[in-house]
Amino acid sequence: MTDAISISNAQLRFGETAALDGVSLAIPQGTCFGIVGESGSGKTTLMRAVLGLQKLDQGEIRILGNPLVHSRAALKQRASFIQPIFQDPAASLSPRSRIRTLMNEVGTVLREPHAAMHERLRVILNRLGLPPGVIDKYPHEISGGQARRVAIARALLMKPSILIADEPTAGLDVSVQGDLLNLLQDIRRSDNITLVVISHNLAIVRLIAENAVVMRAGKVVEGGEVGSLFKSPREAYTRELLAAWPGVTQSKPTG
Ligand SMILES: Nc1ncnc2c1ncn2[C@@H]1O[C@H](COP(=O)(O)OP(=O)(O)OP(=O)(O)O)[C@@H](O)[C@H]1O
Repeated sequence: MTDAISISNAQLRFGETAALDGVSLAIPQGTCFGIVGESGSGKTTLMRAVLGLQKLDQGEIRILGNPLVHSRAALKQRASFIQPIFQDPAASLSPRSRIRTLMNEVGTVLREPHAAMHERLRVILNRLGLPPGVIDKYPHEISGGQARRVAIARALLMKPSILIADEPTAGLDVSVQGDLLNLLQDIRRSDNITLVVISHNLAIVRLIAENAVVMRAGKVVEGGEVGSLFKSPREAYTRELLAAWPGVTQSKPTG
């Protein structure tokens, strides 16, 4: 089967900094893949490159077998099958618009009749444990955990086959981190979505991903199946990252 995402020798410099320094990896369809590394290792830059928001200096990215094209039309078309969940969802919501407006935009992009889109939204909100009335709120009227779920709801409304979540549990209480990861995992399995989780927290990736790579200074230093990768890491850097994160508890195992 064609890989969901394949990256070959991605290189990108910001002045003196090599943000991506020859990154190659392949993410099989329908799997959960982790990208871990300390702050500044290049994770977000890689995500932005995959979304087509950042051009590479060299190298190639393919999404579902197709080379990434940088045009407005291609960017718009890509949004229908690859969706990001950014680190700070509250910041990406317009403070002066109700959440309903944000969701309605999806209907416009998909050219979906209003009633059909709202029926799908009702099901998605229910699945995410959000009250239907949340769409009449402004972003400042909801909690951080709800903002994260609203961002996931919006992403799912686009019916993506690939979801890229950047630090999905950042800023959330430890008590809800496990629930959110379970939720993402359930959605991935039931909708057969490829889920890419980007985090500096190895405990999260260990909990949710099947395969992962470890990044440092723009390079992939280690990668493989998470069980063996984190049980017997080859690199001292990976061992340091592991030691820094004692673990996240999964409060309610599902599926
Ligand atoms: N727009 C930019 N201009 C200049 N330098 C940048 C830019 N974006 C990223 N960098 C640099 O590229 C390197 C990789 O940054 P990146 O944000 O991808 O790392 P990260 O692993 O996602 O970090 P974090 O976990 O803190 O988000 C860093 O040294 C960063 O300072």
